[in-house]
Formats: sequence, C-alpha cells, structure tokens
Amino acid sequence: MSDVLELVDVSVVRDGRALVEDVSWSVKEGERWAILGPNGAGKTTLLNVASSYLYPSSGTARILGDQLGKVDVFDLRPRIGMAGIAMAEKLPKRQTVLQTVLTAAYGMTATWHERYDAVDEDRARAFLDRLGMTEYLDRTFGTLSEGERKRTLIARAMMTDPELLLLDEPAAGLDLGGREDLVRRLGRLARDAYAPSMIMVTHHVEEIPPGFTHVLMIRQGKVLAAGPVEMELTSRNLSHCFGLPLVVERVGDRYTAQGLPLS
Ligand SMILES: Nc1ncnc2c1ncn2[C@@H]1O[C@H](COP(=O)(O)OP(=O)(O)OP(=O)(O)O)[C@@H](O)[C@H]1O
Repeated sequence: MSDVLELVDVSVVRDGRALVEDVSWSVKEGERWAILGPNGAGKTTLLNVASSYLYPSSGTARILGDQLGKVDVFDLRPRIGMAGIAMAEKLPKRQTVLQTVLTAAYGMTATWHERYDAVDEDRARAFLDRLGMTEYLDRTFGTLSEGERKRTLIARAMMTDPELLLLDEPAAGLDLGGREDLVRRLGRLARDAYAPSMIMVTHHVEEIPPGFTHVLMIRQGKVLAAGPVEMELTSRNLSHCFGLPLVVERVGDRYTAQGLPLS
C-alpha cells in the first residue's frame, strides 16, 4: 500500500509558537483515520497541511506522492476532498443544494455561466442521495439546517472523486439523531472499498464511525499516539490526551468515553 500522506518532522510555527511540532505520521491507501484532541491541540492545522493549504515551517509533507513545495498545488487540490466549516463559509448561500455540489466538479464555489454535463449532474444527485439529501436538491444552501449542510458538504467533497477525503468535525453541532445518522452514513462510506482514504477530525470518540481503522491523538501540537484504533484508543491514551481521567469503552463497533467521578 502506498502512502496517501506522509509527514516527516512537520512543525508549523506562528508568532514564535509551534502550533504543531515535529509531527511524523503516515496514512496509507485505504486507511480511515480519526484525529482526536482537545480544543487548540492542532487538529485543524494538521488537516490544513494535509489539504495542501498550509505549508510546514519545517519538515516535509508528501501528499498523494507529491512533496508540498515541489508540486503545483492546483494539480493536487482536485485530488483531495475537504468538508469543513472553512469550506461552508466560502459557499454562496443562495445557491441550491444541487448547484453547491455540482460546482465542485469544476473546482469552483459559485456557478458562473458554465454548463454542466449530464453525467456530472447524475453524479451529484447520486452522492446527495447517498447522504439522504434527495428531498433538498432545490433548497438554497443558506436555508439548510446544520446537519443538512454537513451532509451537502460531504457530497460536495466526493464530487471530484478524491483520493483523500478530509472531514473537519463533521458531526459538530448536530443533535443526537443528526449525529447518529451522519455516523452511520460515514460508517457505510468507510466500509466501501472504493471510497477514498479518509481523515476525520473530531472531539468525541462517540463520533468515530464504524469502519474507521486508525486514530491519531494530539495535545499541544504534539502527537501522543497514532496507530490502529483497537491498539491506541485506550483509556490511558485518551486521559493523557484530554488531561483528565477517562474511561473508554467499546460498545459493538462504536466507542464511548466518560470521565471518572470526582472523589
Ligand atoms: N494563523 C494562526 N496564527 C497564530 N495562531 C494560530 C493560527 N492558527 C491557529 N492558531 C492557534 O494554533 C492552535 C491550534 O489551532 P487548531 O485550529 O489547529 O486547533 P484544533 O485542535 O483544531 O482546535 P479546535 O478543536 O478548537 O478546533 C490554537 O491555539 C490556535 O489559536
């Protein structure tokens, strides 16, 4: 299996402070990673490096076989799907759900005067259908609920047939039903052998979809643990990561975590 992402001693420094420090991490084709860590740990910074939007201050980052700094990122970016708040903010609120997904096929955030091929429209409809959005095709993006918006963004990220799919807190802000619906859908995607390699940032072990294979834990910019979920998602590692005593349990093919009661 080849490396989809390979970071060697990557640091990102801003104002004299390392946001991530000496991170060495590799993601192989077909793997599905969850990145866990407290607020401000450096999760989004790592994802921004993986999406080629942020260059390391030191160290090397290879994405889909190409080294950042030595590759034209405009060739690389269409091969990476990204769904997160940063993308949502760039999308026009008055565009319909179908247009929002379709524009991704042309690497754009808005529709101008280009004409879309029927084949692209079919693909957009199929991705939206897999994410339960068929009823909303003509609704404007700005009128969607948080959960509907998140599902639209994932369909959009799939549109370019990416080799790497990056999800930044896809379940944040969703109610219990919305979260469970999304986790089930992501679980189905994770188990699809033809789906891209995936990296998902989350704050909660409950949001790790079934089928996710690996976990990376980060605290204050440094990697604490990285490897197969069943080996690394332990109470010890999670307590260290979040800085308080936690007990993690596996329930079926999902995980839960709880803080120990105060004595
Ligand atoms: N451009 C920047 N300049 C200075 N500091 C920054 C910059 N971008 C991010 N930071 C800081 O870097 C740290 C890591 O930020 P990052 O967004 O990667 O964390 P995170 O783990 O995704 O956090 P959260 O869970 O709260 O979203 C934070 O302390 C943040 O304030």
